[in-house]
Amino acid sequence: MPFQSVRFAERIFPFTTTMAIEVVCAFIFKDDHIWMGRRPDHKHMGGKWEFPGGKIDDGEDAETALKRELIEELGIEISIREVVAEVTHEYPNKIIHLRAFRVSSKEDPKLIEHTEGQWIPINTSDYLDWASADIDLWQTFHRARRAQ
Ligand SMILES: Nc1nc2c([nH]c(=O)n2[C@@H]2O[C@H](COP(=O)(O)OP(=O)(O)OP(=O)(O)O)[C@@H](O)[C@H]2O)c(=O)[nH]1
Repeated sequence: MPFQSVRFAERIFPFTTTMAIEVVCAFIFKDDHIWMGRRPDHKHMGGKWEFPGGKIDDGEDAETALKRELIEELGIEISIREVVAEVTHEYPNKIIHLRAFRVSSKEDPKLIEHTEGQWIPINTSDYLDWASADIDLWQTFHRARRAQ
């Protein structure tokens, strides 16, 4: 099914479509730490910690979507490096395909949409209150690092 039709199906049948929603997020590193934000309460996974990013809009590519989301959410311009991990994760009402890019920025993230932000140690395994897809993503990222 073409990508645009997938997004159409998602709007018409939000709870029944089994197509994965394409989501991109950023791993922003600083001194062996990585930035995470707490999602607003009213959104899916409200109050959970996530990597900043969002859905790819119709007609966008992944990099354009990620740059747009980080300006909207953190008020920063980024340079995008490589994909560092990706997972397909099934929530009770949706399936997402979540792709993480290593990014860099000269600016510090600002709290525009997130209710809190923190730099977490890169080796953390303390997943309290993380969105569950992010736990998968983080473990996938670390498995790949160990295999290098
Ligand atoms: N941005 C982001 N979304 C994530 C992560 N982990 C995760 O499960 N998600 C889920 O991916 C979906 C898309 O994220 P989003 O709500 O931030 O996307 P968006 O800004 O485009 O949404 P909106 O246009 O509905 O406001 C949500 O269901 C969210 O719960 C993550 O680390 N970052």
